[in-house]
Amino acid sequence: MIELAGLTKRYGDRTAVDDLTFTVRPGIVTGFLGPNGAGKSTTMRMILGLDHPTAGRVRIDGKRYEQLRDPLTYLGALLDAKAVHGGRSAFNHLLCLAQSNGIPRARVGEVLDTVGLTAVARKKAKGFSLGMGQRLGIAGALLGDPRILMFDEPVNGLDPEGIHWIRTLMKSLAAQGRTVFVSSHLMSEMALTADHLVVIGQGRLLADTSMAEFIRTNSRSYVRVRSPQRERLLDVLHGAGITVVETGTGALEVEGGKAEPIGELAAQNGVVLHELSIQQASLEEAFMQLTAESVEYHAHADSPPVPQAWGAGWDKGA
Ligand SMILES: Nc1ncnc2c1ncn2[C@@H]1O[C@H](COP(=O)(O)OP(=O)(O)OP(=O)(O)O)[C@@H](O)[C@H]1O
Repeated sequence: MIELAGLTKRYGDRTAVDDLTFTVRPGIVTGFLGPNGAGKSTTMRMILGLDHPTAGRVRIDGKRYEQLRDPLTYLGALLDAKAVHGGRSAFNHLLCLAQSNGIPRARVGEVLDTVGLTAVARKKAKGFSLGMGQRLGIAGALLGDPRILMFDEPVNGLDPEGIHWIRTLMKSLAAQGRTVFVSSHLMSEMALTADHLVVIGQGRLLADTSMAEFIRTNSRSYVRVRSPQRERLLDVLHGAGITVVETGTGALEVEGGKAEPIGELAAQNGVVLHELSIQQASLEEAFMQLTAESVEYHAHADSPPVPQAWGAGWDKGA
């Protein structure tokens, strides 16, 4: 179990992590979600004792990281897959970690096998692809057979097979009763992996909820209706006591409703329909709404992706 209480980190006048209090429990995958710059990596670094909190505290099974004897056997982490000596082979990299943590040499072969790197165990890490580097980082996290595992954006840059593999691995680690804490900035990824969700924005806690509860409260379903007789349809629906949301696109939206009664009402009143479909608002939309206030770098929909002057220059050149 990982417990954070009032955890805060300031760099000068910038607050990277702001009074975070939550618990990461065993037996489930806990997703740690937030937009870029939200403070996920800083929080994870403080859990590992790599950064010192300005205020608050972190406990790992009741202890500070520095108090853990042979810490890799308590908590295994993948923070930065590139943090490997490129001149060392995968085997030697893991052997160094094992020897400095009192872990038997035989374990190196086991974890290489688990992550599928046995065939390249003697190859130098600098020749590894992004995916192989991630697998090596995960092998390092698994080396001490720890009860707690922490992964910072483990699927970044991986192909679909690699993503599927990591997802399955995290779930099986949790099913073995371990504590699994994984960060991401993708809601869609978390929806497939995590049982519990901690969402932060600008260092602050925005949600601490089960995934099921998040889906239940945020996956709004509605019926979208389009008709060339829009005004007539609005009258019919209002007349039947149905609440309708008018969208800017000309479509009408009926909250949480069923499609059938709307279709029947339209038919009874001779209204032509061009669309009658059930829609589900995506979890990604819910996440974006939740974090909208706290996104550090916004791209504005109403401004072009490049300054006007550049585009003008290209036009002239064409
Ligand atoms: N050593 C540092 N010195 C100054 N500011 C820092 C330092 N480390 C992080 N920050 C700032 O703290 C904030 C949180 O950064 P952090 O890397 O923890 O976010 P993150 O959620 O992991 O983001 P990302 O998804 O982009 O990795 C950012 O605004 C960042 O610029």
